[in-house]
Amino acid sequence: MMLDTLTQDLDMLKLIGDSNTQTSLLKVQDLPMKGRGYVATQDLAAGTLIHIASPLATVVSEEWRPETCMGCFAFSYPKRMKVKTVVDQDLVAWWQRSVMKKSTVKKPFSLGHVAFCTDQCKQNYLETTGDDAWYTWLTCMYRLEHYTPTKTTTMYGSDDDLEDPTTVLDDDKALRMYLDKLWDRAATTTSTDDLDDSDRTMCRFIVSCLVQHKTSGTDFDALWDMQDNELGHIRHLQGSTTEIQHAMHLYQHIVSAMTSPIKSASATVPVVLGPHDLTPGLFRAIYYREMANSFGLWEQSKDGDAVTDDLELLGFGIYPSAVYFNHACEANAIKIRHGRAMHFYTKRAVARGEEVCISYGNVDAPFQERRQRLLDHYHFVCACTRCLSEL
Ligand SMILES: C[S@@+](CC[C@H](N)C(=O)[O-])C[C@H]1O[C@@H](n2cnc3c(N)ncnc32)[C@H](O)[C@@H]1O
Repeated sequence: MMLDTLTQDLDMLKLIGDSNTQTSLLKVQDLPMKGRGYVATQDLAAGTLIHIASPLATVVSEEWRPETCMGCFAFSYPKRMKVKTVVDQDLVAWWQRSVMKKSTVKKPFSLGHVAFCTDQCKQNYLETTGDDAWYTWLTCMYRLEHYTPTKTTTMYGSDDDLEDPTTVLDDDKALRMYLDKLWDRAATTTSTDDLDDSDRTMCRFIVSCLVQHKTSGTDFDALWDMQDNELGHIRHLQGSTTEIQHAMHLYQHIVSAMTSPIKSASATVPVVLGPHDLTPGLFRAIYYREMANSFGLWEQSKDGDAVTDDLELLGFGIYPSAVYFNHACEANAIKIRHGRAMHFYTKRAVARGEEVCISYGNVDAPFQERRQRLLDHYHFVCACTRCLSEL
């Protein structure tokens, strides 16, 4: 595939400037049947680097934590990552300074699989986060890992206790009111069901977003501009109460893990995200925006190009400035991960005013199959040029 060399990338980077600002090569526009999307502001040659996006938050999948660098998403399977994050005196000093004067750690301990490929990569990562966000995040991760549900009450007596949402499915306002009412109950109930690996990954992701919200509010503001997929998701599942309960369960787990007393053999862990940082509204905003807006972070192939079946999904992330790339089954742009940044290139020449799209996954399948996959995974009916021509 024809792509720019690294030197050209760096030149273009200078041209683009801050990765989170809208580039002059693209602008956001309202598009028929698709909501907002990027269009080219000038003629673009094939292979042009058109956008670089950095994440608001990322997460490493539960199953690949030992082998994935949380800074650059390098993957070392079957070897483990070299630089383990150890809870050390710096974190304890921060606890003493900012939250709990009498904090102690009896002996240093490794924080699960929070690991980096090199000291330099860790250093680079810390420079982008800053001490407050890093220590808040570490404390939260420790809490998530060491929290064991002890209460035996369940959220609802049975599924039947949930009202039937199907009568309000077609009405935005009524459905939202119904969900608000339901979620008010989530704030006062407890669940003890087990979480699976993907639930744990999601909990860590949501907590990472909450930490961003608490420690760098302005970066987080970009999330509010993203498409909220809550109603679309509930409708697609025809008002499944199981799905709603599952989301509430994750919410409850996070609240309990963040606020319960946690005392291990090594340390007493302070509360750094309080109840006001963990409202159902904030949880829903993140949880239902992650859907259809996040990017998978895949293991990279040797040639750094397309994602193939033998590559692992190492995690995912929200890249606010990149959410305006709509999908096309014959995309004119492609995304390539460089460390934790996403670079977007044109695949062919794009004319000024033309929409710039990427493909959300594999588009080799025939029309009906492609359409169903997009509906199931992203809850939209594809209105790209290729699909419209195959209708
Ligand atoms: C990542 S967002 C893209 C930005 C979004 N259009 C917006 O206004 O915020 C993905 C959503 O855009 C819409 N979308 C993207 N590609 C589309 C397509 N080919 N046809 C119809 N809708 C599309 C769908 O609503 C999808 O859930």
